[in-house]
Amino acid sequence: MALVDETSIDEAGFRMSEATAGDFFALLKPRVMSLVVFTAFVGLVAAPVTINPLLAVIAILAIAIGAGASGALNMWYDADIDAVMTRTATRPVPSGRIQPHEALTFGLVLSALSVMTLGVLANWLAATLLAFTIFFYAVVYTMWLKRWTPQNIVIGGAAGAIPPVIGWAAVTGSVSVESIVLFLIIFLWTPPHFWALALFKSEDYERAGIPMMPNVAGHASTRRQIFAYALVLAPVGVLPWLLGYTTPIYGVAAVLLGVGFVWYAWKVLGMADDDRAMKPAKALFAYSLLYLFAIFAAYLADSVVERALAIGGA
Ligand code: HEM
Ligand SMILES: CC(C)=CCC/C(C)=C/CC/C(C)=C/COP(=O)(O)OP(=O)(O)O
Repeated sequence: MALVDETSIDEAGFRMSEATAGDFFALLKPRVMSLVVFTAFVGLVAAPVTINPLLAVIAILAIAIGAGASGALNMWYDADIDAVMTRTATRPVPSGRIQPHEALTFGLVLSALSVMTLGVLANWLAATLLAFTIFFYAVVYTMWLKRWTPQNIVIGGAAGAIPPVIGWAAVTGSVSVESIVLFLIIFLWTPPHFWALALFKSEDYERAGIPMMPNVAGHASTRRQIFAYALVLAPVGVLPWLLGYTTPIYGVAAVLLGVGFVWYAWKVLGMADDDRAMKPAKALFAYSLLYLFAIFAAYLADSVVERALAIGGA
């Protein structure tokens, strides 16, 4: 068998890579997906039902596999643009460690496995939502919106916002206003989260020819839009308390986190046009990750405490 770089040709003429397990793990975008799975977990635990622990573990595992599968499909399709961006050039497919057909097969098999597992062991509403989310990210966002419109992540962000709704549906078999409020928080959080990064990576996107907001509307307009989203996100983050879903403890945490978000976005708004270091944009990107983790952690803690008090008082 003749070796071609790090690959070999099998009988069917396909190039097979000599990728490591770590390369396949990287296809799942594990760091990003960890937060996706955490938000799904919070949706699942916050649902007002008695949860079978085994079902909960299986549901979270299925959502994690589905989320990872969508990451693999994204990396399969985006290999051409990932290859020309400094942030993504060393990913397994553009660097040649994994062949495109392997990434595609891996993504499709894991997608089917995750949806079937959730459908058979939890319910088909949750499974349909998971299938829709994978489709929305891998097809609607990746194959269509991303290369077409600067509103790509505003619309595509809906996919990243659905996981708490899936978690909730997995244990209740339904969608509720409460889970839709969690969806809204992530939906409004996504544009400032991503545009902060797109500001200091705009040369990458320029080179790849991707119409991200800073490249199309300019940095000043993107900074204003980031600030506008922050102003809407902060009060929406407090909504679960205002609607009576949580105790004031979550409410106070959400207010403080929201004020922080507006503060960091304000700093971005004030950035000079010739600011090359873009420290405020980098700080907002880092804070956005802390914000989403912390607000969902507060929601989780709140619902666990409320549940414990209800049991204690019963
Ligand atoms: C369309 C929506 C989104 C876009 C376009 C986007 C884009 C990005 C990009 C380009 C990065 C840098 C990744 C890298 O280091 O290579 C990133 C990082 C990250 N994103 Fe997002 N994101 C989106 C939604 C989300 C959602 C919904 C979550 C979780 C709920 C999330 C969580 C994260 C995390 C945890 C990181 C940091 C990863 C690390 O440590 O490197 N993102 N995002
Ligand atoms: C349950 C389930 C299926 C969840 C999927 C959640 C989801 C849609 C997450 C999106 C997160 C993300 C990394 C977007 C990156 O955009 P990009 O692909 O443009 O970023 P890149 O340049 O880093 O590839």
